[in-house]
Amino acid sequence: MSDERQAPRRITLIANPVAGGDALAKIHQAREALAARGDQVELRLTGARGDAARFAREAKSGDLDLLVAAGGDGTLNEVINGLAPSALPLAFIPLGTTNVFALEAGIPFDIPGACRVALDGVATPVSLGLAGETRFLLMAGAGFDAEVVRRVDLRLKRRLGKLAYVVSALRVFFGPPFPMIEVELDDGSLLSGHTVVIGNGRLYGGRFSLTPGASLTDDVFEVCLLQKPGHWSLLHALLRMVLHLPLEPAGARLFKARALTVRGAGVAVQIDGDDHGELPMSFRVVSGELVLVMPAPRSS
Ligand SMILES: Nc1ncnc2c1ncn2[C@@H]1O[C@H](COP(=O)(O)OP(=O)(O)OP(=O)(O)O)[C@@H](O)[C@H]1O
Repeated sequence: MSDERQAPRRITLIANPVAGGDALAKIHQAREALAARGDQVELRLTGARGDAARFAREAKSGDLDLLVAAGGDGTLNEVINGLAPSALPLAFIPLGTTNVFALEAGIPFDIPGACRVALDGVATPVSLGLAGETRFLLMAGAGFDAEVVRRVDLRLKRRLGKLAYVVSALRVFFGPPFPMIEVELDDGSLLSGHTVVIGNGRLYGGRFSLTPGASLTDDVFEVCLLQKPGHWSLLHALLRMVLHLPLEPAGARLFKARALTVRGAGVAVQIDGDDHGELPMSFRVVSGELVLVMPAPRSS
């Protein structure tokens, strides 16, 4: 946001000191960078799951000009769930393991760069997804990908970062076959498959994209449903994803939807890369509930 006023802005920085392994030094660097122009910065460090959402709820009822979340996509998701619906602009400093939102939005991975975007970026209304009653920004998934998230060893994640997901993916891949799930669209039509990714944003698991037609600024999901059962089809789809090729030849169906219900007993659900229980669950897009600070478009 461009700062045309003389008065110092009131900023709260909610930060996860264990994001990406150890982020404390970077958090203090961010606090200094955010305060460098004389703005008032209050730092709130999370101590456990749930703190970020609580701090965001408290910040919302205060008299702030800007809220900044620093951590991984999990911390961002918590802050959004504490904050929305709100018109208070939310900026983000990526310190996590994968940082899909920062990749999607083009937020720099260095602290000075991310803080510049937080202070000078463009306040942009975005849409959110609802998974049951919980909001998500990037994506929700059920089936193979959510089972990988559910089974990831968190201690291994602290040590190995993204590689912990590869270890989990191999375990799930060589485990029992995945049950089929049923997707009901809002016109009542039914589709079946074994894994579904509901994209509010374009990117997935890094720079990969299962929902290339999704955008954070429109009010519709793009949905990728892997329909063809069997390990070879799944391997085919994963290879095409890694090679940035369209997934339809591997038995995927892509479509747009504003609301859908997914059923499948015991099948895992993830939102924004974190475990979120099991099916059945309803998903829908909501708009007008969140304003994110994005990098200013480059003038050509
Ligand atoms: N002090 C803390 N100790 C342990 N866990 C925490 C702490 N603060 C936050 N958490 C929880 O850790 C989880 C993951 O954090 P976060 O998303 O910031 O980083 P990450 O897991 O390294 O990155 P990513 O989400 O990109 O995988 C969040 O769900 C959050 O609730």
